[in-house]
This record gives sequence, structure tokens and C-alpha cells, in this order.
Amino acid sequence: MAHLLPLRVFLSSQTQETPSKPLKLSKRSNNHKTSISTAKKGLLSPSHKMHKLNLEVSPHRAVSAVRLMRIEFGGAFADLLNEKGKGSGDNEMGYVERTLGFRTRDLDDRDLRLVTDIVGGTIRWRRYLDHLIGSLCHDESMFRSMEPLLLQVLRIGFYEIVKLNMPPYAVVDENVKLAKVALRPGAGNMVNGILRKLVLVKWMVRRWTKYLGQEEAIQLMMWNNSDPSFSLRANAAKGITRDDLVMQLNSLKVPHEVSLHLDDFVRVKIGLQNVIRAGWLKEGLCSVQDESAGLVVSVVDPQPGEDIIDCCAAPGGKTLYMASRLRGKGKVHAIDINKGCLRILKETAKLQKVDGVVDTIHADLRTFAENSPMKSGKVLLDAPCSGLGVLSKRADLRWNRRLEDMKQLKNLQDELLDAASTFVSSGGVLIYSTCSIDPEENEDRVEAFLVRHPEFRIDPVNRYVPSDFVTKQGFYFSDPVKHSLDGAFAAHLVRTL
Ligand SMILES: C[S@@+](CC[C@H](N)C(=O)[O-])C[C@H]1O[C@@H](n2cnc3c(N)ncnc32)[C@H](O)[C@@H]1O
Repeated sequence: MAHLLPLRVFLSSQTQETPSKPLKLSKRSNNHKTSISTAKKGLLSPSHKMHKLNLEVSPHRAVSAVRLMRIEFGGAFADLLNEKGKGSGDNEMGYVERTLGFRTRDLDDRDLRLVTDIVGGTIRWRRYLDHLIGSLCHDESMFRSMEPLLLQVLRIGFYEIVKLNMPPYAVVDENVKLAKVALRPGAGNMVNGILRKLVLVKWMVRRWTKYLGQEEAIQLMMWNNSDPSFSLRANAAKGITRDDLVMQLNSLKVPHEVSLHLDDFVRVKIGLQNVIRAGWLKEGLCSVQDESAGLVVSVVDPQPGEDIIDCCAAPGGKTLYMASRLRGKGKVHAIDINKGCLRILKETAKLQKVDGVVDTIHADLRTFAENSPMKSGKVLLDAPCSGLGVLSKRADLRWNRRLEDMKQLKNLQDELLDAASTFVSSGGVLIYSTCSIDPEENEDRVEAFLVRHPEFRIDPVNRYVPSDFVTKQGFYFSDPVKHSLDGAFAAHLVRTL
């Protein structure tokens, strides 16, 4: 990724040659040239006289960037990590000037501590930081072709925000300044764009690293950035089998794999547009549904003749699959607060020929449950959630979700769980599911629910899904990294009284 461009500069730095032409444009240098008179506060030693002094750029960032370049390209590893400034100040500024085209004020003790921390930390976390940076670039080529100094500035900014928890907008401003002065205005704009994206997703990254560890967090980020694959479900209610679907995909020359976990599903990596053009979706012969969602329906295990209450049903992916598994006998009562999405559900049910076994109820589950005498042996609550398990398909969520949303969502999930539980008859089951991979929306919600409702207990899902998807606690969990599917969670809770 980082290339050889600055080698000349570093070799000259390492050998202490007379400063060669710096790596910058003279226009930029002129803008920031400051005479020694600006150093009257005693920050500069006499040897700095007549050099270009920039008092805007933070010294610890300029020095860190240059040390990182020397380490990466000059092999100066051990010395530089230990260089504590004792007698090295002049040398250090010499390197900075030869590389960046300007000096900063000398480093004070705090700056020196920061340099040591940032340089050491950036090296230790480089793989992680680079994945993060790469994941926030437009595309891989942007990252791969990034000039080395720009990449160092970004690594510093990322490390300061993610690992040192420094005030993010100050970090953005300071590193933008450095990139502008040391490279050019366009480089500053690039740093600005990428670091601002990081500010938006920082909380997610920290959370994943906390829950999954560094390696798995990296893999999850890679998954979230990869091209999503889609699954198609053959619609049995219209007499379509998976074999029919496979034949159709073959005739359209769409590469596919049959699902290893669900009889009705086929996975399509590319060519979904061809299927759409062929009109199969419009005719209701199949639907786009991730296998991770299909496996939640397996946890519900709908059987012909059953009455199932689907508490948060719209837009209806799981309702419709459950309905098709009823084989024309029984009912799915689909409740949702969103009238528009419920209307879509109703129309799709008609299209897919399962409208005979679906009825829709437009209501806020919380008030509806207080006044309804409805009871059932199977109740599904597919709760509103952060959607952190489906970021490969819903990239928009990355920029729109806030940490503050999590608290609100958890409260709502608790309220909806309490409401849904009132529908469950004695001996019946409540299935709680999300498309999140966040334990606070999954395991923690179930744990809190069981404290409030000791009349429920966890029934392990081994009977319903392959063992690979069963957690130690007996929950269903689809892990994007492990299963190459969207993230999803489900708990099967039995009412004992
Ligand atoms: C994750 S989505 C459900 C997805 C759906 N089960 C499917 O498979 O297509 C959550 C749904 O909860 C609904 N919802 C949110 N708050 C609600 C409430 N208080 N009462 C009823 N539905 C609610 C939203 O309108 C949204 O459709």
C-alpha cells in the first residue's frame, strides 16, 4: 500500500546529509514560512534560525508522521521508538524539515510522551488501523494508491480517535492542517472526509473491538465492506420448489449455490438483476430473503394448523415465510405500527398466495397487548433493532446509527418483549429475534426479560437449526464472519405457567 516515493528523503535523513529539497511544494512552504522572530517565546534554539517555522501544525503530529515514515522506509525502528528527545531535538526537527519542508516549535515533555505513544501504538495497531482506513475509503484502489505520508497522517488521526479517545473534531482539524501544509490542500480534504466518517462510526468500531477482539472486529469490518450476497426463497405456496428455482437460475446463467441450511433457499452472489428482470419476484414465485432470517423462521418452526402471532411483522419477510410453511392451514396474525409497510405486507401476501393464512393488525404492540385477549402457543417478536448485523447490505445504517439510539432501542425492546409475552399461552413459546450482532440487544435483553418474567425459561434451539448456529446459552446466532450470512439472533423462550 505505501510506496517508495519518500525513500530519497528518508535515506538523506538517515545519513544526515545536507538537507535535500523537501517533499513539498514551494507554494505551500511559503505560505507557512515564519521568521525566527516568531520564536521569541524561547521555544527555539539558535540553530533553528532562518528555518521555515510553522506554529500552526501540532509538533507531536508532525514529528510522529516523520518518525513513522523513517521507521517504515528507513528501517530506523528501535532507535526511533526509544528516542526521547534528549539531545535529539535538533536532529528531530532536521528530519521534520527535510521531510515536510518546515519546522515546528520544539517538543515539550507532553509532546514527547504523545509522540512515543502515537508512534508505538500506531505501529502495534497498524493492521487494524489500515483496515479501518480502508473500510472508510471510497474503494480499495483509493487506499492502495494512497501516498505514504498521507497514510501516516490518517493512521495518526485514527489512532488518536479510536485508541487515545482524544476529542474527535480537534483531531480532525489538526490532522487536516498537517496534511494541507505537508502535502497540499486536496490531501487535507481527503483527511477531513475520511476522519469525519470515522467520527460517525467510532462507537461501532470500539464496540466490536470490545466484544469480538481486534482480529474478529477486523474481519467483521471486511465482511461489512464486501459485496453482499443475496438469497432467494422459492415460494412453495405458488408451487415453486427449489429445483424449479435452480433451473430458472441456470437458464438465466446466474451463478448460485443451494443453501446448506434451508430447503427452499438458493444463494446468489452476482446476477440478481437478471432474476429481477425475469419477473420472478414481481410474480411472487420467489422472494429475496437472507438465510439468517430464514433460520429465525426455523426457530419458530411453523406447523400447518398453528396460530402464530407475529408482533413486529412489517414489511413481512418472516410473516410470509411462516405463512408458506403453514401449507394453507392456520394463521399468522401480523401486527405492526407502520401502516404503509403493513399494506405492502398484505399486497405481497396476495401476490405470494398466502393471504388466506395472514391477517394484519395495525397497532402499537404495547397498547394493543394491554387490551387484547389474544393468546397463542407461538409468538414471534422480531424486534426493531440497530441492524448492526446487516451492514453489508445496509451501508446507510453505518452513517445514520448513533450510540444514543442504542439506549432507546433497548428500552423499546424491553417494552415490546413485555407486551409480546402477554400473548403467550401456558406452555407456549415466545421467540425473540433481531438482526443485530450486539449482545446488548440480544443476550442482555433476554437476561433482563427473564429477571422480570421468571415464568419463562430458555429452551435451547438445537432442534431447530444446525448446531453450528447454536450458542453456549442455547440461542440461535448467525455470525457474519463465521457463517458468511447476515448477523441475526433468536431466543426460544417457553412459558412454564
Ligand atoms: C425488524 S422490523 C421487523 C421485520 C419483519 N419481521 C420482517 O421479517 O420483515 C421491526 C418492525 O417493528 C415495528 N415496530 C416498531 N415499534 C413498534 C410498536 N411499538 N408496535 C408494533 N410494531 C412496532 C416497525 O414498524 C418494524 O416494521
